[in-house]
Amino acid sequence: MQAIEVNELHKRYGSTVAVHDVSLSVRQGEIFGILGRNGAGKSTTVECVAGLLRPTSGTVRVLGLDPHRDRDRVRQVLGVQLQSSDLHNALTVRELVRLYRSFYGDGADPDELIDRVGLTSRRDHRFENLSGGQQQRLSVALALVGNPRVALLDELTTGLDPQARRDIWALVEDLRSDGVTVLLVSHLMEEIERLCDRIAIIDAGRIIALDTPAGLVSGAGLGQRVRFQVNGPFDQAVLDRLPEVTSVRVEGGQVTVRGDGDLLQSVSRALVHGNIIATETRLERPNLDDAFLALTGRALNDDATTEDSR
Ligand SMILES: Nc1ncnc2c1ncn2[C@@H]1O[C@H](COP(=O)(O)OP(=O)(O)OP(=O)(O)O)[C@@H](O)[C@H]1O
Repeated sequence: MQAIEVNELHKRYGSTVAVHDVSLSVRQGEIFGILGRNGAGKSTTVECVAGLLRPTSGTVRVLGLDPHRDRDRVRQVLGVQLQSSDLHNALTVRELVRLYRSFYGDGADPDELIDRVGLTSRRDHRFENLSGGQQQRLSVALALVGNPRVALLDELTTGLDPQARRDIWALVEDLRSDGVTVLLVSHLMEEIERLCDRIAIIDAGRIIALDTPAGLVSGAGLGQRVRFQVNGPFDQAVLDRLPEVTSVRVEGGQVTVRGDGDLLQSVSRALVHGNIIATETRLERPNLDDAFLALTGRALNDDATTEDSR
């Protein structure tokens, strides 16, 4: 049985179609990422999985259960951390964690969990007096307080400083060791790349690619790049004829060669052969940022254009 099964999910808000026929399945114990720009449909998808929104059409199953029909059973196995948590301002961190703990038959020790998310010194502070980052950590703790088998984490490190972000990532890695399935929504490439076993890239409400991080990069067919500097005239025909080379660009003294296979070795040999002195030679392999750009036509954080197109 899959941990999460989404089949032809479609969600419309009036005339806006937020999610178009999204299908994905998340294996048990996997950390699965949904990556996309603002407004791509990530939160809508997750809120349908959580049972907080009703799909316009399509089906969702969490450990074989329907989030609406089997609401009570789903609540016992699912932990949800959403982008904007509306919590009771006057309650302290400890009171909130204890309150949420009381919703579950089984669960974490509240003080241990507070410690794990780094809020021990803020234990007796009211929610309204926490910083944005501390509220964020608390929302992660509340998602995990019932020791869920499946956790949905939406933009879990937004607003955190780099150290706090790394601490939360370590917490997610602990979840993996405990066999918890995680569906992680993010628009932070580093977060997704570090944590996820597989990723769905969602763009304008559709999944446009779904694979492991390495599979997405190789599937984008970007090849490799060798760059170097030359002083003086340079005959690019020396490189154009190599079977590994697909293109050569010369701009001033900077040469960029694209290709595949043993590109670096082949280029280096040809340069030596042609008595060409190259300096600052480096091989650049494409990363997930390059793959995202190639697949969607825009960089991940290119949000201005996304806002305009809504
Ligand atoms: N309640 C709503 N009513 C109308 N439109 C909505 C509503 N919620 C979301 N949308 C629209 O649906 C689309 C998808 O929104 P969604 O929040 O799922 O995107 P997202 O990828 O999670 O974005 P972000 O990273 O900004 O949270 C957007 O165009 C958004 O404006």
